[in-house]
Order: sequence, then C-alpha cells, then structure tokens
Amino acid sequence: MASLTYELTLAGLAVGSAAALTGIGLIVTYRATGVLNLAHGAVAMICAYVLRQLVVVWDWPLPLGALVTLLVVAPGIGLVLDRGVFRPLALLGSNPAQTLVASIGVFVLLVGGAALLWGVGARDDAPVLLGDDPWAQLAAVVALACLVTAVTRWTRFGRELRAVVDNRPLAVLSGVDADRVAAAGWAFGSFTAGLTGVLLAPYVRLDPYGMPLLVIEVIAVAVIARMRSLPVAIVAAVAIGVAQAQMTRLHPEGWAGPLVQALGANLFVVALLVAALVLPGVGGKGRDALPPPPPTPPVPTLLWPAIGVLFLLPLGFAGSDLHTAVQVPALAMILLSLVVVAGRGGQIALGQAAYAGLGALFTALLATAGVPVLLALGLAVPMVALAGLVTAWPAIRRHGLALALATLATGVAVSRFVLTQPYATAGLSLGRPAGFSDDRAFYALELVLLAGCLALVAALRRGRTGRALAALRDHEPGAEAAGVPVPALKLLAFVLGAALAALGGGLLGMGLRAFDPEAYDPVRGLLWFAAVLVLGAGADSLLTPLVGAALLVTLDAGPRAGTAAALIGLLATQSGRLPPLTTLLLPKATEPAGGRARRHRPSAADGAEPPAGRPAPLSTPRTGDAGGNARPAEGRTHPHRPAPGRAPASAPAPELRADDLTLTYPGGITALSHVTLALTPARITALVGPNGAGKSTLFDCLAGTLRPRHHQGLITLGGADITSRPAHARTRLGIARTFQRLAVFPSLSVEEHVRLGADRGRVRGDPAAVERSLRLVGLAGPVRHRAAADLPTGTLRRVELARALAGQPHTLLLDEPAAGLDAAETAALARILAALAADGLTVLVVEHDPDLVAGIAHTVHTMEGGRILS
Ligand SMILES: Nc1ncnc2c1ncn2[C@@H]1O[C@H](COP(=O)(O)OP(=O)(O)OP(=O)(O)O)[C@@H](O)[C@H]1O
Repeated sequence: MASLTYELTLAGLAVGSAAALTGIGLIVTYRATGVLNLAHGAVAMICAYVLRQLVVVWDWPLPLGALVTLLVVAPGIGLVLDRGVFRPLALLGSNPAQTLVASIGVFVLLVGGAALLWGVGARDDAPVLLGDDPWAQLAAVVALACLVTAVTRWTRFGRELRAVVDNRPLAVLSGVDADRVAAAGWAFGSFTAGLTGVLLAPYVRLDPYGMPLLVIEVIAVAVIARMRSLPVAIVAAVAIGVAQAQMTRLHPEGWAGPLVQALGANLFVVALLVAALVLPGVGGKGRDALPPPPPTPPVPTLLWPAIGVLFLLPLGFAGSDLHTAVQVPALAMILLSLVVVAGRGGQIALGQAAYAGLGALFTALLATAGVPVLLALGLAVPMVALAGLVTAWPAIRRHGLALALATLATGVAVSRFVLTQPYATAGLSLGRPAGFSDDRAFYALELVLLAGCLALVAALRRGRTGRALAALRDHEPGAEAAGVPVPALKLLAFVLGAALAALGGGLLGMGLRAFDPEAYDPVRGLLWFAAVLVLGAGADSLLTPLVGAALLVTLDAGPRAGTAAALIGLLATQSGRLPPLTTLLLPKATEPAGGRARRHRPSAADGAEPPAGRPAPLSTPRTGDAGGNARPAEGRTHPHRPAPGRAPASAPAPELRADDLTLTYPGGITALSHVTLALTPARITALVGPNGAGKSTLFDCLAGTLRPRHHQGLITLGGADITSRPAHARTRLGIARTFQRLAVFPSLSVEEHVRLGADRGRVRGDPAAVERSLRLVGLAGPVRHRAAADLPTGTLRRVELARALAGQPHTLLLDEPAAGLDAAETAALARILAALAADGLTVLVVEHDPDLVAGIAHTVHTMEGGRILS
C-alpha cells in the first residue's frame, strides 16, 4: 500500500510540476503585460508539435530539436504575439475584455493552424525530453521559479519589471522601456509554455484540441496564487496534482464511484471553478462588459427577404450538401444565444457550448425514456434554462476576467462531469421528430424555429429589456443608477442565452441523429464566441448568427479541418482594429442611434439642437430668485414656479438623511466619521470641501453605490431605513443621481437614454415623461436621435440630467454637475436646478464651482477630513 501511495505521489508530482510551470509562465506574463494569456496551452501544443516534427519527422537530434523549439520557436511565438497582437491593442487603449478576446483569438488560431498543418488525429510518438523522473521535473520547476524570483529581486530588469507592474505610466515617465519589459514577459511566458508542452506531450494525447484545454484548466493555479506569488502557485499545483493522483485509489460503491473517478481525473477543473467563483485575484477592477459596439447602420429591410431566400436555397439541395446544411440553422441558434449574452448584454460568456450540449443531452435522455422527441426538446429547453440560472447565479457576481474564467470553468466542468461521462450518456439514442426524418423536412422545421427565435430576440432588443441590456453593456453603474436591476438582468441574459443554446444544441444533435459530446467541446465554445464577436455581435446584429453559422459550417465541411478556426482566430487577434465583418454587408453607417438614426438639418424650429461641438444652453426660464444671479437666503421661500418640463409635484418629498455614518475603506482610510446630514425637501443643499474630504463617499452612501453596514450608520428616506437598499432600488424609490465622470451609454440615442430613465424610475408608464424631460433640458430637437458616442460633454451632461428626471424622482443627487461645462452652460444649469427645487424637488449638489454653489444653494455644508464642519 505504501508503495502504491508513493507511486501515485510520484505521478501526481509529475502532473503538478507541469502545472506549476504553466502557473509560473502565466503569472510572469500577467505581471509584465497585464494579459491573462488563455492561449498559453495552445502555444504549449504548437511547441510540442514542432519538437515532434523536428525530431520524429525530420530526424534532428533531440537536444538540437529541443534547443531550437524552446529557445527559438517558443520565445519567437511570444514576441510575435507581443508585436502583432497585444502591443497594437495596448496602443489603441483596449480594455481587459478586448485583450481577453484577442487571447481567445490566438487560442483558436493556433488550434486551427495545428489542425490544418498536422491534422486532428492524436499523436502518440512525441519525443521524451527529460525522462519520467518527477523529482527531476519538480527540481527544474523550483529552480526556474528561484531564477525568476532572483531576476525580479536583484537585477535592473527586475526593478524595471516591478516598476511597470506597479505603475506603468509612471515607470515610462521615469525612463523605463515598458515595451521591452512586455516583450521579455511574452518571450519568457511562451518559453514556459513550450517547456510545458514538450514535457507533457509524451504522457497526454497530443492533438490540437486536448492539450490546450488541459493547460487552460491549470490557470487555477495562477488564480489561487492571486496572479502574484510563484511559491503559492508551485505549492498549489503540486498539491492538486498529488491529490488528483491519490483520488484514483478511491473506488466507492454505487453512484459515487463514477463521480469520484471523474473528480480524480479533473481536479484542476474543480479548482478552476472554485478559484474563479470564490477567490479574488484576476479582474475585479477591469471593465466587466465587452466594449460597446462600433456604430453600425440598421439592416436594410430589403436585405431580410434576400437572406430568407438564401436560407431557403438548401431546400433544393440533395445528398451530403443538404445533410451539411441541416447544421446551419441549429448553429445559428447557438450563435444567436451569444448575440443576446455577449452582443447586447456585453457579458463574456465562454461556456455556451455546455448549454448547447445539455440541450442535446436532456433531449436524448427524455427521448430514450420514451418521450416524443419534439416534446423532449421542448422540455429540455426550460431544463437547461434552469441549469443556466443555477450556474450563472454565482458567476454574475464576478467581474472582469474572473467572470470570463467562471463561465469557461463552468463550461469545462459541465463537459467533463456530465457530457463526456458514461453515467450520463450511456445507451442514449437521439432521432428526429416523426414526419421530419428526412433532411429536407427537418431543415424546413429548423428554419421555422430559427425565424421564431430571431423574431423573439428582435422584439426583446427593441423593448425595455433590450434598452436596459445595452445600458448594462455600455456602463454598468450608470445602468444601475437608471434603475436597472443589474444582477437580475445579467441573470436574465444568461438564462435566455442558455435556453437558445439548448434549442440549437438539441437540433444539432437531432440533425446528426446522435448525441456526440465532441460537437459541444469547450474549445468549440471558444470558437463560437470568437466568431460571434469577430463577425459582429460586438455590433449587436441579428445578421451575425446567420452569416457566422453559414460560414463555419461551410468551412468545416471543406477538405481541411481547422480552416474555420484558423480564419476566425486570425480575425479575432485583430479585433479592435477591424470592423465587424457583417457590417461590410450593410450600407455605410450614418448616424448611429440604436438603429433609428435620422438625418435632419438643425433649424430653430427643431428646439434646441446644439451646433456641432457647442451645445445650446438649457431651455428653462429664470425662476424666482434662484436664477443664477441672486443667492437665495437659507429658509427663504421661493415663489412656486414649476419647471416647464416637469410634472407638477403631488405630495411633499420625503426627507433623505444620513445618520452617524462612519466608513473606513479596506486600505484603512476613514473617509467618513460620524457624519449626519439631512436634505431639506424642495431645497438645494450643496456639499463643498477640499479633495479627499469624503464628499463622494457620502454621496455614494446616499445613492446606494456604497452600502454601509448597519453598525456604520443609517440612511433613511421619509423615516424608512434604506441603508441596505441597492442603487437601482433607490432610483425606484425616487432618488435619482448623476455621476462626476459622465455615465452615459455610447450606443444608445439621447431619446433612448431618457426612455431608459422613464422605464425604471419612481413613476413608470407616463407617456409624456420622455417628452417633458427632453424639452426641459433642451434636447427635444433632432439631437434626440443621435447616439451618445457622437455628442460633446455639455450635451451629455444634459442627457444624464434628462435621464435622471424622466423617472420623476423626488430627490436628485448631482455629483459635480458643472464639470466640463462652460460659463453659459453652468448658468443655464443653475436656472434649471432652481426651477426644479421651486417645483418641489430635493437636490443635493457636490460641487467645486463656488459661483454655482453661491447662486443656487439654500444650504451649504462644508466637509473636511470625513466630517461635516458646518
Ligand atoms: N475606493 C477607495 N478605496 C480606498 N480609499 C478611498 C476610496 N475612495 C476614496 N478613498 C479615500 O477616501 C477619502 C475620501 O474620498 P472621497 O472621494 O470621498 O473625497 P472627496 O471629497 O469626494 O474628494 P474629491 O473632491 O477629490 O472627489 C480620500 O482620502 C480618498 O483617498
């Protein structure tokens, strides 16, 4: 027994060493470049193939082949990735989500390229480089980690690396060549990937798909090490490797047996899932969502019948052509699911293949149990939607890269623990519905279902939910401030995406007349995600799934496997620099306004259309004595002159107050210390003070962006405790806010912004609310149809204000509303705020502009050092 334990420990050490090596490479690349390289495993696979080519096919001596592979090819790949993909992206100022898409592109490109060059079959003749002594492998890994640590601690390069990691712009200003540091990071990272590949190749299946995915699972090790600590990465890798090996000894009876065996073979997947869902580490501060789409024109109405005809053409096909075409509508539905989640919702969803696979699996299970197959599919879709709810619930709370990893890990886990396990898939049969067994009839059925799904998604995109999803994608805190329940909406996107993917997956299985887990491999999920982004889901277009499915199926049916992956991967590596390809099918973009752009010449009669680059002043007339000139005395009553665009106040506004708030940030800074503040209803309260006084923190506590615990103080509205109410719920209670840094949604038009506010505010369903708000801020002219991306700051401040007012709040919180406004615009703003207060609105203004404060505020509070002084 002891010797078995030792043998298994040795086996675990070998796996753990390879995992540790991957962890070291990922961490060094991440530290030097900020990129979590999902393509690390694909580089490992390419290097393993190259060594095999040199040594086995071309008969080079092993040491020479190894030297060339590890010291020339591997670092060379890293340098090419740096120069050709990631540095240009960094120069464009890409966000982490774009970088992640590019690394998925590299992954898909290398997998497709390897399939094209070496075929998809597994090779079992990879040369053995180091022998199979795990202690030697572990020693090599520890030596490498020590070397990296020594270089970073004690060399000039190491100091430069640490400077770049801490603060890249400052390091560059201090004369550090950050590009050189990044290039070295890429070269080293690729070297470790190459070493992992050539060490692992003799012991795992060397094929284009298997090894890259194997290495992706090992990202767990780097996440556990918080993308920082090499010793933690090594210990975690070895511990998981050894635990995984020891689990192979366990053979419990009954149902647990196969599950424990699956766990023993996939412990790194479990670790990745737990690490991505629970541990802090990667992402966090980065943008959660994919970037807003570039401007695209709406699909011309005439194009749809043409596309319809193209999709009807295969009904005239026969034989293998028709059989191949059967896959297109099914795949289009899966890609449509990605348009909803990633295109409109902006969420990075890398596990969509799993939902498609579950759709096919549940359909097959029900059909095998005797349920008619069409009914089985109908039942499978809500079942997978439920699975989507359960799996997305923990993932949606993650941000940035962690969300990407969580969805990827979920997809891989479903694939490893369900789709590929005999206990779930043995003895399954999957056929086609009665009456639709021949390819032509089945294709027609698919077309009907696809048309229904397209109509459903089109309706969703046009309505409230579509607007809210686009807002969520463009600016999450802004969407929340507009009353959008962000977690629930993300969940809805994932659930809807899972349901559509399940329908497509089920049809794909029926088309093939079998449940084939390979059709739903996680690598395919990455390919589909990249395809949708490259072809235009970034542009959020319904054309994308149709074009994408036709392209992928056609290329995959060609003579060379891997063509589709290589092409999509190549395009994805250039994402951010190329327009989405489906836009090439469309006429040139004019004015992007959520598909409703209209060309319109400005005229005086149009209202307040601002001249280019210079917005017109707000349209509110001077009201009372708060017109921007005279300072209203505290407690003085204004003549009640309602703002012309605002519904008359019905009841007095409830009082919003903070009581005894004390808030300390994680770094130990006490931003608020026993602060009490009450906003007098129907009055303007200003909060002033030096930088760092705590104004924004107090503002965020009132708005719900920050939620103190109860022992840290109380926030009440009309006497009711709202301390734990989230921001969107406070918006619905009538507390609207704007942001210090503009929170607008670039892809939405001015009018859509205001509609969003009206959809989710205190008063909903008032048909006049949108017009009133637009008129109030002077945006009722043709400018209402223009996308926010095209407008200057002054106009956008008015858009934000109109959005906030459209829900008819009783309390308005404004964080530096005059930032970026010129004198005329500031005076106009003062007039409108005075009119709003005269109309019964409670206003809080955090502002640095003394003139604005002096002109409008009834009460001025000064803050300093986290306290209210007066
Ligand atoms: N997320 C955070 N983590 C840690 N410390 C923070 C955070 N946000 C603010 N602080 C610190 O809390 C203190 C109060 O900051 P706050 O932004 O509320 O001040 P402010 O008066 O709004 O300043 P400004 O006018 O510059 O916006 C400052 O010392 C700031 O550095």
